[in-house]
Amino acid sequence: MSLLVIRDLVVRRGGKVVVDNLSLTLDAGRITSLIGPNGAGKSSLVLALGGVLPIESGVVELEGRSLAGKSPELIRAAGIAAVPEGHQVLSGLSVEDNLQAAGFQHSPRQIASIIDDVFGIFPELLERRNQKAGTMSGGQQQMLALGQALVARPKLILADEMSLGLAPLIVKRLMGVVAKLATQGTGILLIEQFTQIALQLANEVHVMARGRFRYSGVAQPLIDDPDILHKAYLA
Ligand SMILES: Nc1ncnc2c1ncn2[C@@H]1O[C@H](COP(=O)(O)OP(=O)(O)OP(=O)(O)O)[C@@H](O)[C@H]1O
Repeated sequence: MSLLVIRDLVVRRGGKVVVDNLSLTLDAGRITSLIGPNGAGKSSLVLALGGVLPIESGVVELEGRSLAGKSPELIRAAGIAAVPEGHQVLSGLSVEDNLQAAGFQHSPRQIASIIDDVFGIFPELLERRNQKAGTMSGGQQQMLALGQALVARPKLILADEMSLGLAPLIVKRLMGVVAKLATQGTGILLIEQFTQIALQLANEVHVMARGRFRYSGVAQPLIDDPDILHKAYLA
C-alpha cells in the first residue's frame, strides 16, 4: 500500500485556487522531488498536507486513513513531519529544548533516546546542545529543523526549500541525511530550488506550475533535455 495518496486535491488561498486538482502518490523509502517556479503552489501543497491550510476538496490518505480536517498535531502524530521553509526553530530556546519541544507526544524516556538518535545523525547539534538556537548558523538551524522533524519518528518528511540561503557544503550534508533517511524507509517529498540536487536525488519528479503538475516522471529525461524542464516551468 502507498504511504500517502493524494487525489484531486484542491487548495484555495486568498480566494484563488493554488493547488488545482492534484493527484500524487508518495511511497516509503522513496524521494519524490517537487520543483517549479515561485508561486507555483509547492509550499501551499505542503501546508495543506500538514493540516495548516484547509483542503477545499479531494482525498488525502495516509496508509488508507483520511487526513481531511485533522489538526497539524494529529497529522504529525500520524507520521507526517513537515520541515517548513526558512528553518523555523525556537530561537530563544537551546538546541536540546527545541528537540524536547518537538517531542511532546513521547514519554520522557522515549524522547531522551530519540534525541540521542538525532544527535547521532547531527553531531554538530550535540556539540551545541545548550546553545540558543537563534545564535547558530543558518545551516546549523536547518539541521535542527530537520532534527525536530525526526523527533516525531515520521513515516513521511515534507522538506520545503531546505537549502535556501545555505552554503553548498551544508546543502550536501543535509541532502546526504535525506538520502540516508530514504534508504532507511522514510518517504520524502523534497521541494528544492536547486533543480540539479532535486533531479539527482529523486526517484520521481513533479514539475509544478500554476497549481498543476506539468511534468511527472523520472528525472533522466529532464537531465538529458533541459528544454523539457524549461517548458514545464513555463506551462
Ligand atoms: N499568505 C498567503 N495568502 C494568500 N495567498 C498566498 C499566500 N502565500 C502565498 N500565496 C499565493 O499562493 C500561490 C502559491 O504560492 P506558494 O508559496 O504555495 O508557491 P511556491 O511554489 O511554494 O512558491 P515559492 O517558491 O515562492 O514559495 C501564489 O499565487 C501566492 O501568491
